[in-house]
Amino acid sequence: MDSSNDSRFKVIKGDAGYVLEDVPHLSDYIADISTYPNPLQSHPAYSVVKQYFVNVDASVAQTVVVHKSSQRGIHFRRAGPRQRVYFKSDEVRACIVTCGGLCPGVNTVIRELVCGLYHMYGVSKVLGIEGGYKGFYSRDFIDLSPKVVNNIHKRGGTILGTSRGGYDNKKIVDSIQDRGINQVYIIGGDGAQKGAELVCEEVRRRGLKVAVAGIPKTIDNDILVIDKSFGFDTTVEEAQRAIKAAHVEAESFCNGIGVVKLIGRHSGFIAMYATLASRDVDCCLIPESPFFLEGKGGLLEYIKKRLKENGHMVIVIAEGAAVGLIPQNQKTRNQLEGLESKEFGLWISQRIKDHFATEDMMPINLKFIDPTYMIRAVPSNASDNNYCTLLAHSAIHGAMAGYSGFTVGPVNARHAYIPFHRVTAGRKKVVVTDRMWARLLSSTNQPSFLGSSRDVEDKNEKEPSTPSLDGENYNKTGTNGVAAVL
Ligand SMILES: Nc1ncnc2c1ncn2[C@@H]1O[C@H](COP(=O)(O)OP(=O)(O)O)[C@@H](O)[C@H]1O
Ligand SMILES: O=P(O)(O)OC[C@H]1O[C@](O)(COP(=O)(O)O)[C@@H](O)[C@@H]1O
Ligand SMILES: [Mg+2]
Repeated sequence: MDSSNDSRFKVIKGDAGYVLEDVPHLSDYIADISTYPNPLQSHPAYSVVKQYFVNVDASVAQTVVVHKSSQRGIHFRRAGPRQRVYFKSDEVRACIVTCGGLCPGVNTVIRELVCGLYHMYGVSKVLGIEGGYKGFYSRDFIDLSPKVVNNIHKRGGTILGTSRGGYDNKKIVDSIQDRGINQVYIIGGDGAQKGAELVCEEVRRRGLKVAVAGIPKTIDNDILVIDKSFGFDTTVEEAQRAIKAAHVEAESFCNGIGVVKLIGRHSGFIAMYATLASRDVDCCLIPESPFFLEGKGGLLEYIKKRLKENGHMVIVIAEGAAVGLIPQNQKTRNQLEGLESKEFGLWISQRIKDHFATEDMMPINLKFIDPTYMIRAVPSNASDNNYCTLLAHSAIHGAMAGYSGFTVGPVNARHAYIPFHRVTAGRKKVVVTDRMWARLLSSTNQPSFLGSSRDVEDKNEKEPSTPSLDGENYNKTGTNGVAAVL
């Protein structure tokens, strides 16, 4: 990494291999910028908390599993309130935009940003951008106050609306500049965070005093570096309802098969965690884990065996699981060509039906359930609500402290300010040579399909980054996702 010329890379090195991957700050390009005492010092609630302020030098280690001779490694600046802030409360004009797909908890983050700015820092000018990035230049902004957002966490979706596509950097920054906005909060996934980085660069090029903060959002939990994305717990919980329904249906009919398609175009975290939590699932297919249908050791053989043993079964299929399917004949190859990932669950269900009707000559009762949009539309649960509060507060503290160009999120359970480029460098993937996937295999009793873990490693080594959620074996460097099963 070259830190010399590129303003995005602020790398500070210390003793024993300590590396701080810092985030940009307004003072990097605005000379003699004024600072003020943090109003939280006299806040009736926060001022009673001892050591409420975060030491400016505090950082969070990316790797917490270390050995005697380990170097200290990569760190990120710890999130939280600073003694000095770079904005006076009445000077702040903040705005919030939501981008990308829906996810439980987006409204909660909006609420907590508005209320946090108001109640912690006395900021009353908060504007909502409607319909995603393009709302910056195609729509009027709306006023957001604690009263307006008071109940929105009880609703799914986003009160601001969202969109995929539609991004014009110049028009966005023109709009920010024309309206005198000086804090921008961007709630969105990898696409939105890439856009946020470009907004930040343009703001800096124009020398504007504007803090840009990203709040990472993806229902799939595939954002790099952070422990977990908000809404993931709610999603896994909600997915249980579909799995339960599939199980009830399957159990009630002779040779019943319940197939549940779960969200996850590129990563199988939702499918894996929902499967593990439910304990009713006999097979879970995800994009990261190769599998095949026909012949010895294939899915069809496993289904037959399971039906003979148990009379019914439940299969969970992540939306993107098609990339894991190794076609064994030209017919399958042809059928897969041009098939949208969204259609794969239905395709494989039909394939199973055809197989048992024409080849194994065994009557089956297959029910296909796709709860995607029902899951995405629910409000966040209690634990996600609390998580959303922490994310929003961390983002507010960072912007007030003058940091600009960061994504916020927990790294080993401590909230940190992470440079945009670190979270947009790739996608987090399930590591199928990790203990969590081994737990899944053991819980479902499904075949590992390729038999030897060596084959799986060979396939996975081609992936750019595959850290898992499993704390014991969590490689978040994004350089090599293959972690050994210890
Ligand atoms: N590389 C990029 N640079 C700038 N903007 C982007 C980039 N990728 C996506 N965006 C914008 O970010 C917004 C959300 O992107 P999308 O990929 O749909 O969702 P998500 O943010 O959840 O990944 C869209 O307005 C899109 O135009
Ligand atoms: O139907 P849409 O809006 O394209 O969204 C579907 C996709 O969005 C996702 O939920 C992920 O979107 P985000 O990363 O924006 O949350 C995928 O898993 C899913 O395939
Ligand atoms: Mg995306």
